[in-house]
Amino acid sequence: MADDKLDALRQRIDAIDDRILDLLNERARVVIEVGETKAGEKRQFYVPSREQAIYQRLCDGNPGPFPSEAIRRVYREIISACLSLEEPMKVAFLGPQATFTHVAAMQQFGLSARLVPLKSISAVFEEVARGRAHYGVVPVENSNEGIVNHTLDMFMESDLKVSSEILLEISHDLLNRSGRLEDVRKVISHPQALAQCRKWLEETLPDIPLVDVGSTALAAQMAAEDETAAAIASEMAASLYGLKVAKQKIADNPSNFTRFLVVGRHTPERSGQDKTSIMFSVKDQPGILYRMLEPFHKRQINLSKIESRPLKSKAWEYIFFLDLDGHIADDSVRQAVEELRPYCQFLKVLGSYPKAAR
Ligand SMILES: C=C(O[C@@H]1C=C(C(=O)O)C=C[C@H]1O)C(=O)O
Repeated sequence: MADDKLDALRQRIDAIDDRILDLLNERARVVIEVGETKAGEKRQFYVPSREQAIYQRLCDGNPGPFPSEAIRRVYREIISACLSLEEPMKVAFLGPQATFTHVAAMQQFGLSARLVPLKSISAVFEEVARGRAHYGVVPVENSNEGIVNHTLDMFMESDLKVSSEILLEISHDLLNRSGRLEDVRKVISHPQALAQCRKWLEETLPDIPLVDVGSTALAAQMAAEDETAAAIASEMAASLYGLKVAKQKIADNPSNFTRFLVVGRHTPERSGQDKTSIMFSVKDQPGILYRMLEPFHKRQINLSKIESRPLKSKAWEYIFFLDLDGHIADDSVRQAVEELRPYCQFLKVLGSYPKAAR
C-alpha cells in the first residue's frame, strides 16, 4: 500500500519536473531574444542589477516551503546557463583554482561561466582590459585584515570599471587526507589564513610547525601529497584536491567576510540599490578633508568607506578611495562629485554597481 502511495507521489513529481523543464526552455528562448535585442542596440548582455532584482523579487514573494536561501543558488545557475546560450561568459579571477576568489566568482557567475585562474591581480586587470575576458574578480578587503592594497593600486593605472561587488563569508577549514586531527604534523596555509586561526592552532595543535605558502589552494595541493600535512583552505579546495575536513571553521573570529570586486569595461545600469566608488587626490590646503566630504554631507549621501593610499609618484601625498550610496546617474551623486572636482588634482569614478546583499 505504502509503495502505491510512493509511486503516485513520484508520478506527481515527474509531472511537475516536466513542467519546470518546459518553463526553463521557454525562459531560455526569451533570454535569447533579449540577447538579440541588446545586440541590435549594442547594450551589455550581462546586467548584474537585473539579476539582483530577480533574486530579490523572488525571495521577497516566496510563500515557502521552498527555502528562500536556496532560491538564489538555483536562480544563479538558471541565469548562468541562460547567459551561456547567448554568449559564453569568460571570467578571469585571482587563482589558483579553489581560492576564496574562485568561490566568490562561482557565487556570482554560476557554473556555466568559463572561469580562468590567473597568477596576479594585475594579470586579471590586463586580461579584461585587453578584451580576453569579459570580467575579472579580485579581492578588495577583508573584515579582519583590511584592504587589499594591490587591488586599489591597480585602479590608479587602469581604466576598468567596477561592475559589481561580491560579499563572501570566509570559512577557514582544516583539511587533510584522513580527516583526523591526530594525523596532523604540520599546518600549511597562506600567512593571512594562519594569522586568522592563530589562537585555535595554539590551543588545539601546540608545537606543530606552521608553513607559509602563496595561497590557500597551494596549501591544499601540498596537503594532498603529504599525509602528515594539513592545509587551512576553503571547503571547495577539499573537494578539488580529494581532502577531508578535519575541522570546520577554525578562524578565531567567526565573523569573517571578504569583499570582492568584479571589474569590467562598462558601468552597469542603475538598479535603485547602488553604490559608487570614486578615487581622487586633493590639493594640499587647510580644511581640505572637511571640504572634500561636505558635498556628500550636504546632500545626505551616505559614505560607506574611505581609504587613503600614498601616491607613489610624490612622497606624502595621498589618494583617497570613497564608496558612497547611489548611482553616478543620480542627480545628487553626480552633483556632489562635480562639486568635489575643483578641490582635486585628479578624480576618477571607478564605477556604480548594485550593492551586494548583506
Ligand atoms: C535576460 C537578460 O540578460 C541577462 C540574463 C538575465 C536572466 O537570465 O534573467 C538577467 C540579466 C542579464 O544578465 C536581461 O537583461 O533581462
